[in-house]
Amino acid sequence: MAARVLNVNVGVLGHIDSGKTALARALSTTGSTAAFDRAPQSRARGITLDLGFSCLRTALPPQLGPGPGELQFTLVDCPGHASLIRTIIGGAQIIDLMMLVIDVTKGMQTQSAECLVIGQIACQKMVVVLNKIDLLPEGKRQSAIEKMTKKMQKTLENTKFSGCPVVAVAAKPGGPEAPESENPLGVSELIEVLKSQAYLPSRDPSGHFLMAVDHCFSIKGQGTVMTGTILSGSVSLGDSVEIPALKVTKKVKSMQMFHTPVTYAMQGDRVGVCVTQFDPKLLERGLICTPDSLHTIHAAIISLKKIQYFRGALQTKAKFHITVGHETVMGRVMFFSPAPADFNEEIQENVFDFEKDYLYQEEYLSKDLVSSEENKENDQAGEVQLPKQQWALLEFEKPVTCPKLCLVIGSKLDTDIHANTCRLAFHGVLLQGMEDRNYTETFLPKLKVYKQKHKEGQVERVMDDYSVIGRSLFKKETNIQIFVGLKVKLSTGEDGIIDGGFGQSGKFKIRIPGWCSDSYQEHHAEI
Ligand SMILES: Nc1nc2c(ncn2[C@@H]2O[C@H](COP(=O)(O)OP(=O)(O)OP(=O)(O)O)[C@@H](O)[C@H]2O)c(=O)[nH]1
Ligand SMILES: [Mg+2]
Repeated sequence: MAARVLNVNVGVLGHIDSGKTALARALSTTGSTAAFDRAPQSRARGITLDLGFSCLRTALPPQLGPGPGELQFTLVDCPGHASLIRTIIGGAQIIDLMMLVIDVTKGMQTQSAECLVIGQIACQKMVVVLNKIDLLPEGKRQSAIEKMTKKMQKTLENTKFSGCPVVAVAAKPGGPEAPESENPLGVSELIEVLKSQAYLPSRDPSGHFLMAVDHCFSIKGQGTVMTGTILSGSVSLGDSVEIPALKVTKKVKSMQMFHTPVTYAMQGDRVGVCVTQFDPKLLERGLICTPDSLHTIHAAIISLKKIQYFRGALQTKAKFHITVGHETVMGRVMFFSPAPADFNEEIQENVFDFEKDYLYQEEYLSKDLVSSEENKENDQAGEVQLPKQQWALLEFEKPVTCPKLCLVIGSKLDTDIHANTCRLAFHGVLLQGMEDRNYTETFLPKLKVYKQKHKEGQVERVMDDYSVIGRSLFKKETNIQIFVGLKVKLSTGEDGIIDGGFGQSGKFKIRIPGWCSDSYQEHHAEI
């Protein structure tokens, strides 16, 4: 029986120049065509511009079940440059475990923080790698490493990566001038730590085939090869796959995994799929899938959470860069929350209930909004509470093709990249896409989002022990029936309910359960 190869995708993320590519090269036994900054533009600019893939094979560690078998780490070397964050987000969605590479002489830098945020959103486990330890003077090296290790653990203590391993290495001692023969430091320890962190990712071959293509090239006489990572489902020789960006469907002629021919591949695998010839320049990167399994949408409803490091406000009607699946487009947002009565409702994962009423919000409700001045007294009175779940309507400037229930990240990427601030604003899950370009007529009427209006009227007189008559809240021609059941608050603190109209001049009846009219004085009712 061929030895089992378990593939674990390891992301290499970090600030620009922290040594990600040098580390990927020092760890790898095989590099793919796009690895190690081989692309001419990368060479010219001396930075990584696109995802680089390479792999390292090692013996299966005991926690991953009985042998025989091998563990394959597919290293996904991400760019570090601030302007390439869309590529970093795309890379982070295909990894099971991430290495956050830190230049030990600099510590956390702006993009280190953004990579940490992306990691918290997109993957389960992390190893911090303190690189360039050769730049620390020998005598102080150990104490400097311990100091930076403590600093990193402090940074991570309130994140899901709290307590994760921190490993000190020098991926390329002596830097660019050093000879290739110079041995890296700490790499074998790092491999042992990666093996200890490796876990059986939940691979599920069922469902639609979906693959994130990161590289595309032609082979004369064979066809066009698309290399990438399978995000869901599986693919076999002879299957038809759709390339939505080109609106074509092609047959799979052959497949390879790291230069080894295969007939089948499934979620989590990195694979090269060869189909009949098409111009590879038409598809630098993108998605391929089971025919008709993706949708192209003009708007969407998402559930979302604000990213705590984002300093700006999340204002309704504001524009954000919206990364949906693997595409980033501009979009306008409208935030809304549960109606007050549902504020405490449990979170419903991955579903949106169109039967419910929702409350329009000028701004995403967050702690910093609550602690702003005008809410201070309410907050102290413990009156202000935040709902467990909030949503947003996203309206895209151009349609996006994406899977259902995919990850969504909202960012302010036009923020000055030299400002030391997190540009990632919110993240969430796409719950409902709108494929019809006329969604405003055909779809939005189903969405019951109401603006809370505040109006004041007068209590005119008592009717009996449980009801009073109100006035100056409605015009005489208003159909008061539509307000029956709404609550009113008397200035004396009682809660009343509108019971219906009274006479023809816009007056109305308020029922006050459990009220006794002798406390009645001249008051007013606020709705
Ligand atoms: N002294 C020293 N220099 C290193 C080490 N690792 C990388 N470098 C140097 O740091 C510079 C950046 O290395 P890269 O591996 O390209 O860094 P990167 O994080 O991939 O950079 P981007 O992909 O552009 O974000 C190069 O000049 C490397 O030679 C190290 O361990 N020690
Ligand atoms: Mg690089």
